[in-house]
Amino acid sequence: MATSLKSTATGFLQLKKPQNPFLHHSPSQASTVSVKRHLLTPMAALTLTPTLNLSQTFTKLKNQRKVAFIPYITAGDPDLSTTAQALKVLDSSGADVIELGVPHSDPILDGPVIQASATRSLARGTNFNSIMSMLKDVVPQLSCPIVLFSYHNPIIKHGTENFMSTISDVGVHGLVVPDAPFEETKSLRKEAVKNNVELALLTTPATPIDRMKKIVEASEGFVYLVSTVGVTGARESVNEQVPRLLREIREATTKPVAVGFGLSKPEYVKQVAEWGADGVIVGSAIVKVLGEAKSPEEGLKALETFTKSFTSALLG
Ligand SMILES: O=P(O)(O)OC[C@@H](O)[C@@H](O)c1c[nH]c2ccccc12
Repeated sequence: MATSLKSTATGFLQLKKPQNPFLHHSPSQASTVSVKRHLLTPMAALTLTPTLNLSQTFTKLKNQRKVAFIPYITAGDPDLSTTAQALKVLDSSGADVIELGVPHSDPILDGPVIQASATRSLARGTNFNSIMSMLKDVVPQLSCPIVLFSYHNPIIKHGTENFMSTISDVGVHGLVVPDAPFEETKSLRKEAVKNNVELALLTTPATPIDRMKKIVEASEGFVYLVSTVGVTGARESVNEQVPRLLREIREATTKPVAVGFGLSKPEYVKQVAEWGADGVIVGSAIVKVLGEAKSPEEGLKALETFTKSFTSALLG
């Protein structure tokens, strides 16, 4: 991954060297050199990319005793320029990591809200390349890392190697591929490591314990605990098995755990945070607010208010 720059309080920029993917650095261990901002070319000064990857973000939040708020949106819904603005709105409204979905024509794990958002996006002609050029432009303007979400088939079609180096080049820090069975994640993991992309793996209430242990062992960045079986979308309550599932994962790993699926209300994320999750992921509820608004402008306004209702629930 390209060397990235970060502003410091002292007006210096920190140049962070690309990291050895086999070592888990904490942010304070990252090797940095300070450079005066005026010594940089105008181009370099413009590319202030977020420097913390997923693990580092979770470490930072843990030290601050905070739970990561991770909103999900579908790229290109209703169009890519709105997505670009939505990423900035989410970033400035308190998102700690943003999960950005690549729309797919056959989103088998998604409920009606995210299915409809993928349909809207594809109808506007969104494709992988257009998402990448939007990200290339926007990622340097964000302070939080992006975890890309994609079904497995488009990655295979693209070529795993090529896919991974492309997302890394535009500054994506992590990847979630929900329908890749654990056994098939081997080549994804290999290419992810090569390109400094953290591949977060998923475990569900239906995952047998032995398999869950292998999954958490191989997961990078965080472990995605799917709170309930079925497809994405709002639920009437949070599955009460979540505390037990969290306990079982904690016994197997010290990696951060983010819980997602069905967390459609601020009180649900608060509950999951109280149960001890390191992060909460909210998709359908956010996608609905943004995608079903009368206009993109109204959607972005509503997105800001809605996001803040979740981030303040996590603080309170
Ligand atoms: O939409 P929900 O129920 O809030 O769930 C999170 C989710 O949207 C996001 O992580 C996601 C979108 N599509 C998925 C498919 C599988 C697993 C996870 C996802």
